[in-house]
Amino acid sequence: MGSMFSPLTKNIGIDLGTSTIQVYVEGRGIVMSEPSILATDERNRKIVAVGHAAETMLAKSPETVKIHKPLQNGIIADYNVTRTMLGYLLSKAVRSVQRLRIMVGVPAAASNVEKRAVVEAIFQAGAKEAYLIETAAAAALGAGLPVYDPIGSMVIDVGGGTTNIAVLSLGGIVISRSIHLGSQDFDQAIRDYIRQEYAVVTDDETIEEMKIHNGSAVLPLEDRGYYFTGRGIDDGLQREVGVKASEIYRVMGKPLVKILDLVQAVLRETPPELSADIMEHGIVLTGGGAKLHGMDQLFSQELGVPVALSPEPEMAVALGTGRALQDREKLGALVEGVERIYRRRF
Ligand SMILES: Nc1ncnc2c1ncn2[C@@H]1O[C@H](COP(=O)(O)OP(=O)(O)OP(=O)(O)O)[C@@H](O)[C@H]1O
Repeated sequence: MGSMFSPLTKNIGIDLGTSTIQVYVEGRGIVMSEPSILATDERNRKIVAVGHAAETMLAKSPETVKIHKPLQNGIIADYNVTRTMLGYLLSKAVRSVQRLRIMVGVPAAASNVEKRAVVEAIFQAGAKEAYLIETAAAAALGAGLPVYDPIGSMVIDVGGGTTNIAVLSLGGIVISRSIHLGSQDFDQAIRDYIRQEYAVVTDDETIEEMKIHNGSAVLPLEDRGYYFTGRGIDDGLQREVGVKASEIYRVMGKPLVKILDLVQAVLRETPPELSADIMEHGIVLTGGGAKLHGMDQLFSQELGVPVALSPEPEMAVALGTGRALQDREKLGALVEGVERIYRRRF
């Protein structure tokens, strides 16, 4: 029997996200969800913290500590840091010495060089078999869409740094697109706005909280304020500022329109018989960014198609990579052009 049936082989699915790394282990589910952050001591280049522990150092790290965010827009921006971070997280997630078979999601727009960097990082982190799948396809599998059926299914995965969109049918990708734009761009839009409008700056955690608690893709019914203490850009003094939900709603418009434009382009390119299925069954939203209040409502209004947020949307990609590993023979046979799944065995 080949390695495929070896009981010592562990199937692992990874969402190597710009904001979060999630690890799925077959039989155990998602065992890890950690911020994609690593902290090093600049004096000796040693790792001092990874994931949540490194995140807590963001605001108050001493000068000797350097914070690394090695993933940008869903791809590897710093190979060495990514490899180290992956190796560390995997050793925490899978303690016993086993043969690792790993599947990772990558954006549709990733170049071959970028894909190779991911594959190499997986091998360096300890994998014996490595597979890649487009992020949106993984999201569709993870969200439980009927991707093997002879009907069209559409998914929009809004992550931290990328949005991945795909139409799938008969176990294959019919159309897929990705854009370097995600929930971190909502943060940036808020950051720019309070700087321009209120002449203050504040930390990333406050911006994130403002987005989560007061952000909305549709005009909020209740125009409540979000109050925080910022630092004046002219005088450096602390100042209390209140930002209304309606202001944040207006700020979110620009990045949301860009995502909507891409979704509309994908729908225009979709063969009519599959569009009819999508019109009937709707579009599923996944990814942490899709949790922005009212995003499903906005997309549904603008596209004229039912849109639903998947349960636990931020877990869909990791779950889907795990499912894709289990189904990989089926996917290999059904996905047209096996080039969409890259594999390499040792
Ligand atoms: N309620 C919310 N509203 C808006 N954004 C949210 C909400 N909750 C979480 N997010 C955002 O979701 C993002 C993380 O989502 P996810 O884990 O799907 O992204 P990722 O996989 O790390 O990124 P990418 O797919 O771009 O590589 C973060 O930017 C976070 O701020």
